[in-house]
Amino acid sequence: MASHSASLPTAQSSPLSFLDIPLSLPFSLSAVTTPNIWASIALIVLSLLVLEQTVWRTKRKFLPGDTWTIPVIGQFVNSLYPSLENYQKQWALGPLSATSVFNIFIVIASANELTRKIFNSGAYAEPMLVAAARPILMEDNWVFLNGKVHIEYRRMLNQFFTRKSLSLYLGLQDTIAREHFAFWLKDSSKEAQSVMTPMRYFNMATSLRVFCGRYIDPEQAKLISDKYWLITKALELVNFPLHLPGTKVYNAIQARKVAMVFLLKAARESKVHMRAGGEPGCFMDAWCQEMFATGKEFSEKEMAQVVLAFLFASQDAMSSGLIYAFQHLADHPAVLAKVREEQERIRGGDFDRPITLEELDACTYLRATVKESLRLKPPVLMVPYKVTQPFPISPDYTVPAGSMVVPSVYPSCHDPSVYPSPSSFLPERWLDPNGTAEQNPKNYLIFGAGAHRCIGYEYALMHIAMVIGTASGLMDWEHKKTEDSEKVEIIATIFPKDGCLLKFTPRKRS
Ligand code: HEM
Repeated sequence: MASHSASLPTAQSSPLSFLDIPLSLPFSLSAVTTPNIWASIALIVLSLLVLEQTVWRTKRKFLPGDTWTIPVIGQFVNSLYPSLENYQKQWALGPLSATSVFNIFIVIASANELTRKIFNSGAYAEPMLVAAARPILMEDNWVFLNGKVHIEYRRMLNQFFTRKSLSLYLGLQDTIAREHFAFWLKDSSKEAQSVMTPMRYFNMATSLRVFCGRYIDPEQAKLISDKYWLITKALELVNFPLHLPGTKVYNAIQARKVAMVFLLKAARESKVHMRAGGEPGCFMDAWCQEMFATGKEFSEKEMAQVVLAFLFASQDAMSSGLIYAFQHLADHPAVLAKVREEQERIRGGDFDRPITLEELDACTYLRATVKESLRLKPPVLMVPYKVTQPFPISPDYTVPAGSMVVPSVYPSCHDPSVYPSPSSFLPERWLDPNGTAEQNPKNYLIFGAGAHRCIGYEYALMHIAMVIGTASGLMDWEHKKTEDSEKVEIIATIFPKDGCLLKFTPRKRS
């Protein structure tokens, strides 16, 4: 996204001043009176360009943003290289500001109440995820439902995120975590290394075990994880509109096809296992059990698509959340010491068995640490919504139908009146029930809000807490800081620009 000057339209740049432009161009209106095809084409192009600027200025009205939009592509080039700094410049323009990419008119909200209003305005706007989501996830994926049918479908899925289900998943998560910790420790004699790829693989392996059980083996999980990177790379706010071979969206669609082969196989095997009276060992099994009990059957394709949507929504956000949790704890040894002390106490010093959900509930300091880590570096900075009908977002501005409207999570989570010293990592701010952080839950928009609020948020919080808590008991880790450690790279979600260089060693326990 571009940096923009905060200037409002002036007398010189009033909506009508573009009418002067044609007179200064190297051909005149008389050209169309002669049968000169090139002059006619030039005139048509010019008229379209003038129309484009008129539309831009009419839609933008008084919102801060570019005075003129770049013809045809708008801020496309900037959107290819998103940066937190440029987003911050955009948010600083005002509570609402405007930009455009490929003639998509975009209104960005930075104020908490406007951001919440968008999340809660199902009558006017619906999530777009990102522009490439539909071709990647397929049009008939449940995640694109809205209104009543969406609520109904979510209600059905919600029963697999209850405490009973979370307890089932916790044991699976623990097994995968220990396998991956052991793998990371094999490199303990080596220099600190970027954890981007290992953490993404760890996360994919966990998700696939939780959602698909043992129907997907570790090698298949590795293949899906590698292919999934092509999907991540296509998750830009706006993509090149044609999905031609070689484009990012085309590559992502090919990657999805590979993932779907394994997800379909898992759904098929889960149905067979549960029909034969097997015990549920993962999300798909729990779903099949419910299906057979209620007689409401879902196809294997539908089950695979739901898991695909879960992977799509979680892989980057969870990887970001985990990486920053490890980085923050390494950089704040006093916080890590408190996390460890609490873990030792609550687990009775026994790190060889999985933590239970009840024990995790009791880990007040660990949960505050996870919450603070996500606040400081919210994985999802913004969530694009599509305006379905004119949206009166403020008393004096209505976002036109067909526009994109973007609630911004980051400014709400860095509001200094709610989170004093917003750039500091202070888990303690969550320990005082009367403190501003706990008193303003409406600012904590890490998982969105409203009808489309993240369905996996409790699972996500539980997972990061379990991983960090268990890691703190079993391992030490050192963070090799570089000048890029605090800089943010945006690859769908946010990551440390240097990839977070960590060295894991076994923790000596008495
Ligand atoms: C730290 C990790 C995560 C973060 C920061 C995160 C964040 C978000 C955000 C911001 C939204 C948009 C909400 C809105 O429009 O109001 C969302 C939606 C969603 N998330 Fe997550 N998420 C995380 C993990 C997960 C996990 C583990 C799952 C797996 C189940 C998941 C599944 C979904 C789904 C399916 C949606 C769309 C829900 C709907 O449209 O009804 N997310 N998430």
